[in-house]
Amino acid sequence: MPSRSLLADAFRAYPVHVQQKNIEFTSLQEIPDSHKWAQLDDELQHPLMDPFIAESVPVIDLREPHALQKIGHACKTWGVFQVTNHGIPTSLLESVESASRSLFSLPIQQKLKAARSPDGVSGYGVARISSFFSKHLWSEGFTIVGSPLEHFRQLWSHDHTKFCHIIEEYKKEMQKLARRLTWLMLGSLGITKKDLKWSGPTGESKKGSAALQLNYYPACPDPDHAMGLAAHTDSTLLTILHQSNTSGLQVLKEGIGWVTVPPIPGGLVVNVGDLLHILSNGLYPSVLHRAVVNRTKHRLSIAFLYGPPSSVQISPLQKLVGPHHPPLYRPITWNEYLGTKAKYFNKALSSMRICAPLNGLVDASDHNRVKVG
Ligand SMILES: C=C1C[C@]23C[C@@]1(O)CC[C@H]2[C@@]12CCC[C@@](C)(C(=O)O1)[C@H]2[C@@H]3C(=O)O
Ligand SMILES: O=C(O)CCC(=O)C(=O)O
Ligand SMILES: [Fe+2]
Repeated sequence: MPSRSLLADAFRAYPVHVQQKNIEFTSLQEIPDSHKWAQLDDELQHPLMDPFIAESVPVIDLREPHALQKIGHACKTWGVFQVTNHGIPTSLLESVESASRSLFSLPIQQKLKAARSPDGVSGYGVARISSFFSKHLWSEGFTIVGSPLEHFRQLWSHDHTKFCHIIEEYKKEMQKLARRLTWLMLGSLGITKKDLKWSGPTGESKKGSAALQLNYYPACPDPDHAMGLAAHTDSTLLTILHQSNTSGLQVLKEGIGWVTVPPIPGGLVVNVGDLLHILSNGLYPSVLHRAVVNRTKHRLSIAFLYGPPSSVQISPLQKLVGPHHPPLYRPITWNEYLGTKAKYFNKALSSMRICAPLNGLVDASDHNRVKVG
């Protein structure tokens, strides 16, 4: 049995029975009907390729003096930014990328030995959100909550320990960075540690929970009709994403459309998740994003999905509510929220609302105008 964590219990009530198509993507000359999506709405190309388009996701050097203010502005206006000088060693990023590459290049029958069970959270399989779509995603995933040991033993009977060490080291470093970024993001709203009841200094029980999601997007003969990862918001406080040097991540920017987040050497993408959206009472909206695929190049991404201790109640922060700013969302734990997401997907955040927003805007993921599928 993989080691247990409270997060691992989140989906017991909502098992996912996706009819997984265990295909070897690389052998296909054209995409099968089961994977053929309607033409993707590419409203915006790579921002660096068009000199007339000035809008691009902010890049923030964590060592610069105004990093806090820049982070606040990015969270409010984009819900996503890239960070440089974040302190994660390049060698560790390279090791985790190479370990992920080794994992996904195993034969399908081997990978299936570590398949995620329908009501489980860890293991190999398609992203949970696939169950909401009639077409299959052009990707494979591997989710790690708690120790990867048991699953890795199934994948590599002899040399699993070296892969476990890399993952454990990566999780440890990411946990530190995620805590630091959480405080920068909350700090930019004027929130301090004493405003957050569950944020003890370093005690085990006060540590945030997390999941690591390895994503692999094989090269695709018809990328305009395939979807790597369909549009979604993350059910987290924040997510830190390392993408390999192939682009594919796109974020939805109000008034513009889909904007590509180009990989920058050594940069990490940070996006606001639904729980920070709730905590900030909608001041920092979670960002709708997706991954598109490439005709000639495969792509890897590694997402560190960070949240509070899984059974702590999250609700709009006291400091941010008042007579003119009523709390917009009801309290919920991360575990409960994951269950709600498993049931309602992109309507989960709206289902938490206790009050209509004063500005009349809907939650980003609940856009009727946006085709998410
Ligand atoms: C903590 C989690 C967030 C996540 C579900 C999970 O239990 C582990 C995998 C995460 C992920 C990664 C890919 C996109 C996503 C929507 C999905 O299907 O699995 C997210 C989930 C989420 O943020 O809701
Ligand atoms: O691969 C990407 O760029 C996006 C991955 C992602 O959104 C996720 O894992 O939640
Ligand atoms: Fe995501």
